[in-house]
Amino acid sequence: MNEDETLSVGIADLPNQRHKIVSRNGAALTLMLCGESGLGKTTFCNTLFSTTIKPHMDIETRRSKHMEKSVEIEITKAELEEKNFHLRLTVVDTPGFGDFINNTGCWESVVEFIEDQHESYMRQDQQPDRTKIIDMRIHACLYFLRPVKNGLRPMDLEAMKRLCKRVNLIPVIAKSDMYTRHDLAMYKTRIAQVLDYHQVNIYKPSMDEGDPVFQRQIQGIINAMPFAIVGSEDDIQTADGRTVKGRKYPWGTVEVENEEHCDFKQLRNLLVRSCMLDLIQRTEDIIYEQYRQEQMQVRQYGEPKLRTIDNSKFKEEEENLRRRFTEQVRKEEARFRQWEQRLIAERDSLNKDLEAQHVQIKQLELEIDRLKLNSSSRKR
Ligand SMILES: Nc1nc2c(ncn2[C@@H]2O[C@H](COP(=O)(O)OP(=O)(O)OP(=O)(O)O)[C@@H](O)[C@H]2O)c(=O)[nH]1
Repeated sequence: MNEDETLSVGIADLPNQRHKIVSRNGAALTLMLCGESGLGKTTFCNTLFSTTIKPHMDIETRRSKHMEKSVEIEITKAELEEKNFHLRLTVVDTPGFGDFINNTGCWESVVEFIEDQHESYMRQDQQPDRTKIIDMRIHACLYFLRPVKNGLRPMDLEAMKRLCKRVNLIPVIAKSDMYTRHDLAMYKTRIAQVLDYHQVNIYKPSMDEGDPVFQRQIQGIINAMPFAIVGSEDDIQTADGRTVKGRKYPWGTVEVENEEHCDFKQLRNLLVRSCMLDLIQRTEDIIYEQYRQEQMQVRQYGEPKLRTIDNSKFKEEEENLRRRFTEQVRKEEARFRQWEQRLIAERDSLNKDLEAQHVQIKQLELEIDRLKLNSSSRKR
């Protein structure tokens, strides 16, 4: 056996073996889209996979969802195939997230949903038959941001603080074609600073591969964070006659896949090319494992999950109910007191009547006695 043959069946071939296994089996990726309504989540998702994964919500449904004032979880599944690679994609949308005047705690149902998926996997993993496990653990959460002067809205910061503990969090600046180059650069720096200062642990791809080309790719992805993205499902003509996905304005065109215009390509590389397996592996090895260990420390085997999240929306509702109940009790007590006083007054007046009648009877009895006395003295 020569040296080349030794290498081709040895450790050096392991990445190829892994590549073959993954190519044969395909992959299952679950993406979550988080962010307020109208930031282009649906458009981005459809642009990313070059097909209509999610239909757009019609105006009527959007309006009625606004009235419900709650965060929903909407799941879309799709099977994609490219160059014999089979991808089972699940997209989890969160309509209603951050859409209200008071958004306190709107992240709680989202965090709870993510935890429930870890919980469900953990329970299935503890069963004797593990061949039919349904795994809905979220591999990446794309958090759509509308930047403000100081970087981030407090609600977004609070939400991301919680989410980053349970999922690979990827913040993105939505509709970045709406900002000037200068503003966008400033927002990127500020957002990165705020996240760093508040120790929001966003997803960073692993660099530990020996391949320098791969390392350069990963470095490019890291440098582009937080990604400024543009989404479009429409084909447009550029000035030089190319047909590309983009957005047309009176002042020019924005090309989705042009790295000079936005970071769409870097984000796509991360999600579906260079880092998809890293996202899946990190979810399994680090995030799920941490959840499992935390639960094992506070629960006995088979015990139900402790509800650690106190949903502030429910708390508010509970508080309102309690207030309404106290008010009702107060009103009823006042009514009973009035009623009691009326009864007492009636009793007193009846007693007075009784007393008067009693006096009258006494007087009549005296009168009778007097008359009897008179008649007997007259007889004598
Ligand atoms: N300027 C600009 N507009 C965009 C971009 N992406 C989407 N839009 C537009 O923004 C509007 C809302 O986009 P959607 O993709 O429906 O937004 P969404 O976040 O899914 O909204 P909901 O369905 O309400 O949750 C549409 O008119 C899109 O064409 C973008 O990158 N730049």
